[in-house]
Amino acid sequence: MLNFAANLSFLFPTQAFPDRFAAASGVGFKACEYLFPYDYEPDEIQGLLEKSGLKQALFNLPPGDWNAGERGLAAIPTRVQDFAASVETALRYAEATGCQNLHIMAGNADPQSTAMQDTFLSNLSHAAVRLHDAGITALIEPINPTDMPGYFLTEVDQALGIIDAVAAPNLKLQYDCYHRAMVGKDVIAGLELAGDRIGHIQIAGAPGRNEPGTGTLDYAPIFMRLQAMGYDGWIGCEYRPAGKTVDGLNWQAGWV
Ligand SMILES: O=C(O)C(=O)[C@@H](O)CO
Ligand SMILES: [Mg+2]
Repeated sequence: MLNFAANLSFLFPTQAFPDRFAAASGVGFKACEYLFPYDYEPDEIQGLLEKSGLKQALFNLPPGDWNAGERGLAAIPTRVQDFAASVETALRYAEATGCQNLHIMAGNADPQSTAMQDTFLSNLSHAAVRLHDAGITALIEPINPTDMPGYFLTEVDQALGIIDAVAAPNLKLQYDCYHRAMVGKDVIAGLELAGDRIGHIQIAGAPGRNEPGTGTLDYAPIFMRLQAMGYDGWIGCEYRPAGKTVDGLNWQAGWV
């Protein structure tokens, strides 16, 4: 059995964000994730979770000024104080919602720059220590450069090197199968390489980022491999429904 979480930033796009919680639970999801909760107070989000019966699987730290193009702060040398503040903000929301996974976005930065690498390592160490006492896992995610040009972290090997260098027990990989496929790498080989350093998984069809199984990426062997690995964490459904969200959920048959 696999545990799928509805990504409410992507699914049910025609509904207002607060209504998406009930919509997801109404079609059988037990948990949700989304990019950012920060337009709402922590207790409002907690109320939506309680009312819908969903668990909170994951969300991201505040990313800086998203509309101005920022995509996280963790590798940006001039934003160290802002990064530390973003950890505290996310912690407040995570504690209110019982969320045990937080995605830390690196930002748009040159992966060859020593200053940016050092900043990323020291910010991740700081965040991991700060989140550890609350029982929260910090996650980093390679994102493909077609969807997010200029983003610091693009490859699974690069992320694993960083996780090993920081060596914090609660720093793990957010393995997004879609991004792995979009950089032309084998998804199952990446799962095997990362092994128990994986803390969270996300899925979408590739290359269109629609329902799993659309496009060229076959999810049956990926799901079988996850079952064989004994992966029992959340799998975030981070895809853009091709039509109505409910009409496209049949890919789950046999896996839940
Ligand atoms: O885009 C993705 O993939 C994510 O998981 C987001 O959290 C980052 O934009
Ligand atoms: Mg993702």
